[in-house]
Amino acid sequence: MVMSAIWSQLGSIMASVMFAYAMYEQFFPPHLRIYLRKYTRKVSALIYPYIQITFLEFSGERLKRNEAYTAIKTYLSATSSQRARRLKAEVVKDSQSPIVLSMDDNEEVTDEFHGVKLWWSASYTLPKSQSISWFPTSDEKRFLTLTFHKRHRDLITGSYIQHVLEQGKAIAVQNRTLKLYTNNPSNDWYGYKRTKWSHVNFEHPSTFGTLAMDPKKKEEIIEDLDNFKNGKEYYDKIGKAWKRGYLLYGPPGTGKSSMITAMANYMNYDVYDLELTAVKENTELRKLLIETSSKSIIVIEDIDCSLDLTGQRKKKEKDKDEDDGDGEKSKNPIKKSEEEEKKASKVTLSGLLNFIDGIWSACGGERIIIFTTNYLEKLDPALIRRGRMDKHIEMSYCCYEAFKVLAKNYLDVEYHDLFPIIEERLGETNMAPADVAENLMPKSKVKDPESRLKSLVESLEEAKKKAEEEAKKQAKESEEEELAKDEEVKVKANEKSAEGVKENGTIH
Ligand SMILES: Nc1ncnc2c1ncn2[C@@H]1O[C@H](COP(=O)(O)OP(=O)(O)OP(=O)(O)O)[C@@H](O)[C@H]1O
Repeated sequence: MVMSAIWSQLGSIMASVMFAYAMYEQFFPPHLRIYLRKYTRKVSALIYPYIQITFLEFSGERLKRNEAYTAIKTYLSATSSQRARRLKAEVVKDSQSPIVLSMDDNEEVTDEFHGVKLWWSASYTLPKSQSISWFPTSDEKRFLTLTFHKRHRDLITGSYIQHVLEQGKAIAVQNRTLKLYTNNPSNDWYGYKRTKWSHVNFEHPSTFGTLAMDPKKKEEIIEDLDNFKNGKEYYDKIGKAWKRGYLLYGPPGTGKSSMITAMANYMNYDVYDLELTAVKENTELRKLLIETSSKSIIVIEDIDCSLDLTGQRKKKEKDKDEDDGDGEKSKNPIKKSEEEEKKASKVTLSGLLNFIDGIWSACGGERIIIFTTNYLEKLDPALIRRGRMDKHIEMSYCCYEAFKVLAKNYLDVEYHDLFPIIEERLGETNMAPADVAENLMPKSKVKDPESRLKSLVESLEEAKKKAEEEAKKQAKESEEEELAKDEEVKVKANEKSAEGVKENGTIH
C-alpha cells in the first residue's frame, strides 16, 4: 500500500475514534471531559503527525471547475509524470501536445520543496449508484490529496501551495494554443449564442526572427516586452495598472500586423482584434474589455479609419453642445434617419481613452494594447500621448539591415555580390518590406536566389525612376500652382486699384 494511503487509513481510524468519543462525551463527568479531550488530541497527533489537504475537481457549484485542482494537475503532470509509474493519457482541449500525461487514479508521487518531502495522490470517490455507465457519473468526485508532516505546516500552506499554483498556471499558459478573438456585433451578445468574442486558434508563423527591421530597434522592443512581462512587482510598486500601450505607425506593408503576431508569439498571449466599427457605444466597449483575459494583446488596427476620433469628432461634439445649449439646432431638418442613427457607432474619444486607461482597464492586468495607423498625424494627440500609448514604434520602409533578414529567411543567403548595389538602391528609394519580400518569393521563371535578387534590383530601379518622375510631376504642379496664385494676386490687386480710381472719380 502506498505511503499516503497508509496515513490516510490511520487518519480515518482516528477520525472514527474522535467521532465515537464526541457521541458519548455527554456520559462522562464534566471535569473528566476536559482531560479526555486534551489527551485524545495529543495521542491522535502523536500517532498521526501528518496533515492532509484535499483539492476537489469541482468546488462550490457542481459545474464550476476548481482552478486550483487544474493548476495542481498541470504542475504534477509536468514535474512528476517521469516519476509516477502508472500514468493516464488524455487529449486536453487547447493544449499544444496531442496527448497530456498525468498520474493515474490512486497513484502517488513525491515532491520536494526546500528540502521538505511531501506526497501527492490522485483519487476519486465511487458513485453511490451502482448502475453501470460508460461515462463518469455526477456522483464521481475526483480529488488530489497533499500529505505532509505537521511541522512543515507554515512552509506548505504559506509558500509551497502558492508555488505549485503559480507553476501550474505558467505551464498551462506555455502549453496552450493561442487564440485569436474578434468581437461579435452586440445583437449576438444575447440569446443562445451569448458570446461577445468569437475565436479561432492563432497559428501565425511570424516571429521576431522572421520580422525584417533594424536589429537594434528589434532588440529594444524585445527588451521592452521582457520588462513588461516580468514587471508585475514594479507596476505594483509604482501604482500603475499592469498594462502597456504600443502605437505602430508607418506606411502600408511595413510589417505592422507582422509585428503584432511576432509579439503575440513571443509573449505567448492571446490576441483580441477589436473591430471598433462594430461597437455601438462606450458601455459596450467596457463590457468587451471586461471579457478579455489577462495575458492578452488587444489590437485596434487602422485606428484612424475605425472611428472618427480625429479633429472631426471634436467638431461634432462642439455642434452637439451648441444643440444642447440653445435647442434651436435640434430642429435641424437634415437629420439622419433613425436606422442610420441606430447603426452608427457612438463610441467617443473619451470612451476610448477610458477603455485604455480608465479604472476599467485595470481589471485582470497583464494586457498589451496596440493601435496601428498609416497616418500618425491624423490621430488626436490625447489618444496617443505617452502613458496611454507608452511606446511609439515606427515601421519604416525597408533598410539594408531589414533586407538582410529577408534575404536570410527567403533565400537562405547571408551575402551575395548583388548586396552592395541593393544597399545603394534601398538608400535611394522607399520600398516597403512587403514589396521587397514579394520580389524574393520564388516564381515560375525566377527560382534561384541570384535571379530573385536581380529581380529585386530591377524593381528597386523601377521604383526609383517612378519616384523621380513623381517628384518632377509634383514639382511642376506646385510651380504651376504658385504661378496661378501669383496671377490671382496680381489680378485682384489690379481690380482693387481700378475700384479705388472709380470711387475717387479721378480721371487722368
Ligand atoms: N517588416 C517585415 N518583415 C517581414 N515581412 C514583412 C514585413 N513587412 C511586411 N512583410 C510581409 O508583407 C506582408 C504584409 O505585411 P503586414 O500586413 O505586416 O504590413 P502592414 O504594415 O500591417 O500593412 P497594412 O498597413 O497595409 O495593414 C506580411 O505578410 C509579410 O509577409
